[in-house]
Amino acid sequence: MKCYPVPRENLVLSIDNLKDDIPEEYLSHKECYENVIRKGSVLYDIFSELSKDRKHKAHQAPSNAYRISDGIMQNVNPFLLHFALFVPAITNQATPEQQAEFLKHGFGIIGTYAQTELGHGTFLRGLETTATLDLETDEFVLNSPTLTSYKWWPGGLGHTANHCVVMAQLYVKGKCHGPHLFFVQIRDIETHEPLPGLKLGEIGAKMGFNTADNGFLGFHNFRIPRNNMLMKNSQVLKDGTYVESKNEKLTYGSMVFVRVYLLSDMAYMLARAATISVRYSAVRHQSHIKPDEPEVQILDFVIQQHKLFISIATSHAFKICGLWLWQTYSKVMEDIGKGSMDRLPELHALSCCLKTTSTRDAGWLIEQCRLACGGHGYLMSSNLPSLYTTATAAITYEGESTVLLLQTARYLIKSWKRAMEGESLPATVSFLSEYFNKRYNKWENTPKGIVDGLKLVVAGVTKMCAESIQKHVSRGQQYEEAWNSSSVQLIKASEAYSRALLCEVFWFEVDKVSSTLSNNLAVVLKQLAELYITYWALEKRGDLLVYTTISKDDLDKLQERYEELLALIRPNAVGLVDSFDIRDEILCSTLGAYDGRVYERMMEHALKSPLNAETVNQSFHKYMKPVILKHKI
Ligand SMILES: CC/C=C\C/C=C\C/C=C\C/C=C\C/C=C\C/C=C\C=C\C(=O)SCCNC(=O)CCNC(=O)[C@H](O)C(C)(C)COP(=O)(O)OP(=O)(O)OC[C@H]1O[C@@H](n2cnc3c(N)ncnc32)[C@H](O)[C@@H]1OP(=O)(O)O
Ligand SMILES: Cc1cc2nc3c(=O)[nH]c(=O)nc-3n(C[C@H](O)[C@H](O)[C@H](O)COP(=O)(O)OP(=O)(O)OC[C@H]3O[C@@H](n4cnc5c(N)ncnc54)[C@H](O)[C@@H]3O)c2cc1C
Repeated sequence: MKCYPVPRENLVLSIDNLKDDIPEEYLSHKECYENVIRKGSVLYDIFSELSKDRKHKAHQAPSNAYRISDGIMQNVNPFLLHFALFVPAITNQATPEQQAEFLKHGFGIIGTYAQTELGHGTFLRGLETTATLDLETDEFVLNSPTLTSYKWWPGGLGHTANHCVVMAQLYVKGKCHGPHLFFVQIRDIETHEPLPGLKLGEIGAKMGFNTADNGFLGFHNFRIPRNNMLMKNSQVLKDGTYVESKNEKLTYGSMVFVRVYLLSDMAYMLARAATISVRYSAVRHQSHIKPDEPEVQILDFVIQQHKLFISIATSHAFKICGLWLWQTYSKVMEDIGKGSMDRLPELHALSCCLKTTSTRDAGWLIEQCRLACGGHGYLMSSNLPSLYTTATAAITYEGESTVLLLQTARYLIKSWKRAMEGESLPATVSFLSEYFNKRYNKWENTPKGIVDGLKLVVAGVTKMCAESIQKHVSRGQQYEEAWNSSSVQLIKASEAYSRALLCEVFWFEVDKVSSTLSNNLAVVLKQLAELYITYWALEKRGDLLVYTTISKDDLDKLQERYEELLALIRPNAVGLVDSFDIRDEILCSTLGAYDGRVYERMMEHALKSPLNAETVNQSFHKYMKPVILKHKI
């Protein structure tokens, strides 16, 4: 990701207009939205001013924009899709001329990415919105032929965006050419009124993400110029000639970008949850360890360390793997720019399983951090509930987790078949060939030994899937049916692959740079990486016993080493979360503030509740009192 001049956090945080007088949880649905538009517009203005003094295209957010935005908004930014998908879709899928045209207003337009429909989110080839070429007028006519074809979920679509990139089935001369992307203005720039032929609105309250302004959009004979189809990969000429893409899946490139990005995003989500829960665990004193000594910091309970230190380690794992995956993405995009698609399937498979594992892990680990804070973790003022609902949305959006794991499984099975035929494989799956040729080692209780063992599990489960599919086919099922019958095991293969990748990349990237770090930093980072790998070896002990030569004695030694690592990390735990360097104004937590004044902050926040503005609420006199007096004996 290119580095641009970024707004210093303290510059942005010093803007009064970005502060909230009333905690968001006390605002109505509508007030919430209006409040984030107020703050989002200030940020949008800052990003726009910043972009003006930059030589490059004036429409990309600065690199730390997402981090600042997340903190300031204390919730999802309704302008997020403009930066996360709308602009990337145009820059990746439109011709240079189209980019100049569509983005000429820079920050003067606000866009979103409208792909999902009421009836379809996963199965893109089943999308129902149509874009039909009108040869006479040189236009596309967009229609939503059914209720289920209404666009449904796009962020900012309800009341914020005035443009969008729409995924629709392309029809030319009666022939359907599948899903393609179109640049569409949906509201008047001056009045913000929906353009004629459109039905627009928001989809209603959600479990979280309630400031994202997810909306719906229906088209009725809505016309756009032919040139509004994004034509970098495929084209429709004026005479109606359709020029197909070198790879029809290039249309899905924007989703790969966000999936790759989400690894780093989840690292940041987890860093916040770990900072809150570890700092709180250092402040909170509860119960005794030795009966004759004072109450201890709950962080001294080993089981509390077991609950929390994995989140510190996982945040670093996702950050490091996120950088590794970003480098892979950048290289593959560079290759595609030179005309080579060879590594696109590998990138797709990697981004699918790593996006899924990182979002799922962020979800349950943030929940674990919340639970580790007892009742106070359940307060909105702790910010752990909001972190949870925001993080877990990512398990679904940008590709539902099961579906993406099945995509990776598709790649593993194909790779297994290539290994059986003696073909060479990319480095990320070459262990399948080693397994097939029975070139694997005896178990070693070392980080490298564990990584090798986790790879053996992947190979063993992949082999089992291939054999299961073959068994169902031999019993008369079609391949697709046999695939469906084996899908429980296929998911397991992808999950195991993702975990092996995370452990391998985390350990070897840390090992690679450790010689360049101060001894103390190298020691602590290696402890975190070893904790992560040992944690997952113990979690996956069943698979390791089935597919490797690990023994009960090896497992006992791993358990002992794991507990040693908890004790080694304990003295650095608070320092490690402080090193995430997340300011109080961005952390937004009464439990996690740097000064540790937890109880004072909790009381200050409680008193902000509108209910505490008066000692007796009017409902007593209106409703309770008559009943009490009536039944008073
Ligand atoms: C203020 C903020 C400031 C700054 C912000 C700046 C940056 C922030 C950036 C990001 C922020 C992070 C997070 C927030 C961002 C967004 C969150 C909010 C919004 C969310 C948006 C969305 O959800 S958009 C919609 C997402 N939808 C999906 O992902 C749909 C999932 N479905 C699919 O992908 C496909 O339909 C399918 C793959 C599941 C099945 O398709 P199908 O056609 O049936 O494919 P198959 O037959 O199974 O396979 C065919 C072959 O195609 C290959 N394939 C499939 N997909 C891809 C792909 N994407 N790329 C490459 N190749 C692909 C597949 O492997 C098959 O190949 P074979 O060789 O095996 O045949
Ligand atoms: C907070 C949020 C923000 C979003 N923002 C946007 C946005 O900005 N733009 C946008 O276009 N979309 C957006 N989405 C939509 C999102 O991309 C879809 O919800 C997602 O792709 C899943 O599709 P679906 O909801 O139709 O679920 P389905 O695909 O209907 O999935 C339902 C169930 O069916 C299962 N299933 C489906 N297909 C298969 C299969 N082939 N094999 C096995 N099981 C299967 C799934 O695993 C799941 O359990 C957003 C969603 C959320 C929650």
